[in-house]
Amino acid sequence: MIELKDVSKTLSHREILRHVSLEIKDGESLGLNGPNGSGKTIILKTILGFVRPSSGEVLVNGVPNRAKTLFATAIGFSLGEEALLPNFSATKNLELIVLTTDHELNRQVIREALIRVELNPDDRRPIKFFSLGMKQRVSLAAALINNEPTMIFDEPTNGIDKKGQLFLRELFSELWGQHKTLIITSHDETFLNDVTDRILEVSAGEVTASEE
Ligand SMILES: Nc1ncnc2c1ncn2[C@@H]1O[C@H](COP(=O)(O)OP(=O)(O)OP(=O)(O)O)[C@@H](O)[C@H]1O
Repeated sequence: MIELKDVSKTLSHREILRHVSLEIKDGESLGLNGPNGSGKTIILKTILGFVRPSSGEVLVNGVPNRAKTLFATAIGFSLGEEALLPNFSATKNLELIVLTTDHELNRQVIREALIRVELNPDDRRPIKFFSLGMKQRVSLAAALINNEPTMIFDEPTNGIDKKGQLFLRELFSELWGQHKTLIITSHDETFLNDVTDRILEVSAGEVTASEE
């Protein structure tokens, strides 16, 4: 269970999260919908512990964020190509992510994650030579590698073509069937409707229930 209790965040003298309270139950798939700059990514980074709230509290399985570790190590996350290193291969990027967690580095697990997102695990090129969609797939693999019970996906449809969208729907349906707790942001409400149990609207740093 993930809980945000009255979380606000001020950056550069601007309040970018305003009194956000929400609960995500185990096995639930939650969608966050909202326009550019509304605060979706900051909410994800706050849950992960990469961003520290200015006020309020984040609890992951009852434990306040940053109580023991700097960030939540037991959450798989896909934050898009910006969270990847362009001069390293897909394999190296995933290896570096595993090194930040409590998991042993297992090269077979990394190969399997790359195969699962339909990338060639023997491709040694730096990912700066990959297409946007291929980099997005590396980012998706990053969320999957340690098979954590909770996984976070920021704009997973970015740069993904029609065939890839079908693949994404299948992937999320499979993860939902495995009772993973999923948090997925997107501008695409139809996509979120298809892959999540519940959608919340993010607008100017505030979170409200989606209108049915
Ligand atoms: N490091 C930072 N310093 C100052 N402001 C920031 C910083 N990071 C993000 N912001 C601001 O916080 C607000 C929310 O950004 P966020 O990335 O969460 O939006 P988003 O809803 O994910 O947008 P998008 O759909 O474009 O990805 C934006 O106005 C952004 O400019």
